[in-house]
Amino acid sequence: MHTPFIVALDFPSKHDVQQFLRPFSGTPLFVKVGMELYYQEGPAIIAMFKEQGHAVFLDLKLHDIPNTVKQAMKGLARLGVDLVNVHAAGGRRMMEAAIEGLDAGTPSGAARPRCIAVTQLTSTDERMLHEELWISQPLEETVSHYAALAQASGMDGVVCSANEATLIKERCGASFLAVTPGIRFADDSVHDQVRVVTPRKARALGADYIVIGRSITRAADPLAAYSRLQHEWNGGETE
Ligand SMILES: O=c1ccn([C@@H]2O[C@H](COP(=O)(O)O)[C@@H](O)[C@H]2O)c(=O)[nH]1
Repeated sequence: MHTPFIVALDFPSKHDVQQFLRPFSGTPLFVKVGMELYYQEGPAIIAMFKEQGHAVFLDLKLHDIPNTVKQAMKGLARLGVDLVNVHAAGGRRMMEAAIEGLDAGTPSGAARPRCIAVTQLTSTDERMLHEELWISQPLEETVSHYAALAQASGMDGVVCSANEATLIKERCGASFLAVTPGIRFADDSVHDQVRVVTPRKARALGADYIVIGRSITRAADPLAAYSRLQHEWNGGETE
């Protein structure tokens, strides 16, 4: 079982990420590689993290026609990543195709990467959902509906705000993963996030994994910030 702390390595280059990871040397992490790093460094960065013993969430949020997603997932499965994702808004057939691609690309004897679906980005609020995206249902109901659709399509879980984790567990069951970005310490800037939750509250609400980037990667002392994350997840208070 991986650690529940997924560190978002949103850096522009391998050099920057190596500098950030230096103080963590010898500590196996669960790292998230997103578009910024992957589009610069490609599959080699994944190989590097795996050699260093880290678990990898490749967060590319695929959203395209089913065949394109299937073929892309076939390739991603060969990279040996642990977790990948799609946008649930791509629909049932696209999500099923993602799983077909992962099954086809996973080397024999290896475990298929788990695949989760983004419900609504944690930077989205109710106003944006209604006025910009023209989705008329309340945000929580939309997230819950996308989670049920993702489950029916064979997904292993969803990306959502921790605020919605309880609702999702009630609807989809305890083993359906709730992977939750938008995590902030109480005294942090929220940046561009909207649906934010503290590490301690995220756990209480039922999040399986918390995704945290800038609160760690931009901290004056990232190692201390990571320890604080563990402390608060385990119920500790920070003065
Ligand atoms: O709904 C979503 C889906 C993905 N993310 C990603 O998580 C991290 C969060 O970084 P912070 O610096 O902690 O805000 C980032 O890589 C996003 O691309 C998300 O935030 N919300």
